Amino acid sequence: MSNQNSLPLYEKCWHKHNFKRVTDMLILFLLILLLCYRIISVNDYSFPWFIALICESWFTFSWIFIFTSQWTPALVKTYPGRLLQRVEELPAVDLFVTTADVVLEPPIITLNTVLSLLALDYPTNKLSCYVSDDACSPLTLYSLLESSNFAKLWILFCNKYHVQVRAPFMYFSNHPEASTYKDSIPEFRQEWLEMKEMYDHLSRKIEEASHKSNSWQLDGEFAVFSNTEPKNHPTIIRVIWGNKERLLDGLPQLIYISREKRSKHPHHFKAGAMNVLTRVSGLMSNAPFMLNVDCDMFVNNPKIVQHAMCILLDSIGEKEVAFAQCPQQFYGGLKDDPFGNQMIILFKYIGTGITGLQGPFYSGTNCFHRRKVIYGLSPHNIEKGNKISKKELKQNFGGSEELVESVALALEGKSYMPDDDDSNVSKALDAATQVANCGYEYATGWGQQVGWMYGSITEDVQTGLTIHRKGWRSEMCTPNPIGFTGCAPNCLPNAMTQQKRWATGMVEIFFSRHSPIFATLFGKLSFRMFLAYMWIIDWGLCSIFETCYVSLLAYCIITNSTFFPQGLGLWILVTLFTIHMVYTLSEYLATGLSIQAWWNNQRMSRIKMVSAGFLGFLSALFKLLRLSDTVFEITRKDENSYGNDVHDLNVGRFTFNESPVFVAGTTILFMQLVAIVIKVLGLQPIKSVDNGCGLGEILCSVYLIICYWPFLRGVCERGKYGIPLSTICKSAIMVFLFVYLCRSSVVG
Ligand SMILES: O=c1ccn([C@@H]2O[C@H](COP(=O)(O)OP(=O)(O)O[C@H]3O[C@H](CO)[C@@H](O)[C@H](O)[C@H]3O)[C@@H](O)[C@H]2O)c(=O)[nH]1
Ligand SMILES: [Mn+2]
Repeated sequence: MSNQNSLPLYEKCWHKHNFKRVTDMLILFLLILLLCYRIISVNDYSFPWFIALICESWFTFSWIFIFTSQWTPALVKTYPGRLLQRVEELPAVDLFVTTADVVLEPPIITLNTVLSLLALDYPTNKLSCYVSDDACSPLTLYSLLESSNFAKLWILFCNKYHVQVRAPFMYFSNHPEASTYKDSIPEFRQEWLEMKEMYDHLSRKIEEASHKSNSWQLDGEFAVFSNTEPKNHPTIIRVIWGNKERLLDGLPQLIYISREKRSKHPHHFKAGAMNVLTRVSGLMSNAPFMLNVDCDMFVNNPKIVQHAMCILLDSIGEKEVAFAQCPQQFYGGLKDDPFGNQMIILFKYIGTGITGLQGPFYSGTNCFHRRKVIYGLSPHNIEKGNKISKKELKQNFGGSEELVESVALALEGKSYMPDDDDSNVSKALDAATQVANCGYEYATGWGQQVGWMYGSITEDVQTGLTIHRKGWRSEMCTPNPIGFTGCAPNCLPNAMTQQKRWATGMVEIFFSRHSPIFATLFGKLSFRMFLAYMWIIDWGLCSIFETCYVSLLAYCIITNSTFFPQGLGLWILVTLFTIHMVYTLSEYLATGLSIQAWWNNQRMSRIKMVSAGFLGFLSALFKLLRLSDTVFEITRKDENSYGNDVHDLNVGRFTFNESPVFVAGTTILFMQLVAIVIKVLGLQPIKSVDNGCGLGEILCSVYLIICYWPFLRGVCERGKYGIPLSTICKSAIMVFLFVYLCRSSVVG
């Protein structure tokens, strides 16, 4: 038995992949060879040559970021069986759900996520669920209130039949025949039908309510919503079900929060919402662990909390691991990933790669955090056991006495329980309202020293980085089945918006005081973890180099000059390109994905970089120059993306809108087309034969046109499949200017 107790609760298994390493090194070698060749063999240090050198040097860095992040892959294995033997009582966990827009994030989606959390296979008296509504919508509160009868029965049903996917919309999208209980328990079918009927009724009610949301009678429970606007309203907190007695067979607590918003106050988007959730939950349940999910990320493995606890309660994990991150996976993905956003390969290789380093990035959702780490504690503090003075706590955590008290307890690892008589409940609500008000954070450490960090719209990566910087590790939690699934954007404009936001956020981080460079130099971010962070930040940075490189291509063809090396040098490039293509293809095939999926991802990574990535970079730049501010544009979630019609030939076709990302994309396409036309018609200025634009430039340009083929189709189409005329005009003007500048640079 004592033996049992010394076994670890989780293990990391390392795996070798020598072939991959050899290829990685070969590519690196070729890249360096190319750089050397460029430096040695050239006899005219022209402007294009210089730009190309800079871009190619950056691509070499990018490659170093990629392959070092994947060099030592590992997988984590958790043993929940051992956990239940080891601990007498499972710890409490606070569950956070964020939503911010009733149109882009329909309440029925949020409700399904909430229901899946409430039905977790974990002692219900240890769970409290907090829903943050940045849209301040009575509809969200309405759907939570309406669901309470259903929720009770749903939890019982899930436990009785060991349901795996506990989001009703997903569960009921299968037939009862899919269940293993269909024959063994006679009443199963009947109960299944009853539950489905109840769920359908509930979702119809919510649907109807959302249609008449403009003519709502805001009375009774909803009176607080009268005269509110999403960005101008007081704090609204509703305890939908308390579980004061903390009964084992009761429902988990469920609390609705809409933090105060005023037009003059910055709200810090999701990070701001998370900080309010942290504070309010600190006053109401103060659980030592917090799980946060986006409104569309429902539970896919009901035992996921046990798995995460294996990591966080393990004797070593307890001292070293700050958070357990479950990967993001998506349901109802389109066939062959037309928009390159299912990120399967990425999670497989980078996911396991960083598991072998200091640990996964915090990716904003599906993550179990330690409350005291969010409160700013470092491993060093824990070792020394030093107490923080009340004054210091007040400085960081703000003026609420109750909150400071609860923080002090959380830091010591004790729970905070307000007494349970009714006067105290209303006092706790007052205190909670105070900490959710928008002035509360003024002159405190929230968003700077404690809580979710402000300053970047990818608050997740930034917050994780500050945690790693303190010397904490993190772990990936990947049980089978996977912990959560959610929706990925299922049309091009949404995928682009998301990509652009990420690029902006990454650039913001790079140029801030939270930059991974400082974190390695002055903090405890390991060097290889620094390279891994650079890999993700490169989503934003590399776009500027790629955009330069593709513009340079067109420039050289138009002006009949060259920037590719000739002879042997060109062969280095061709070999590099071929090896890289075969290498990435083999990764897709080894994962069981199709060649089409590989090509779609190749194509999309070219398109995304020079359109969404480039614009994301620009908006971060404008923010740095204080010309404008960055905004968190929410990704649209669509419940119906599940089970999309496989026979519809238009599924996965590119759709366009007026967004500037498409101006960037169309401009790149036009640039290459015009360059090729100029070449074919022989309109290039005459230059000495040995220095004219060569085959390399032409082939690359044609490759880009093939990547942008869907855009070319878009130019010829009208309606949602067509690129808007205004976009075409803007791009045409830009390309005209570009050609003019190119030609005048050689003539003049
Ligand atoms: O002002 C805001 C804006 C957003 N959200 C919530 O933030 C979540 C993420 O937004 P979404 O539009 O779904 O972003 P994704 O592109 O899917 O987000 C990924 O990237 C984000 C950072 O860019 C992370 O915050 C997310 O967790 C991560 O899933 C959603 O639940 C929103 O309701 C808020 O609560 N308040
Ligand atoms: Mn999302």
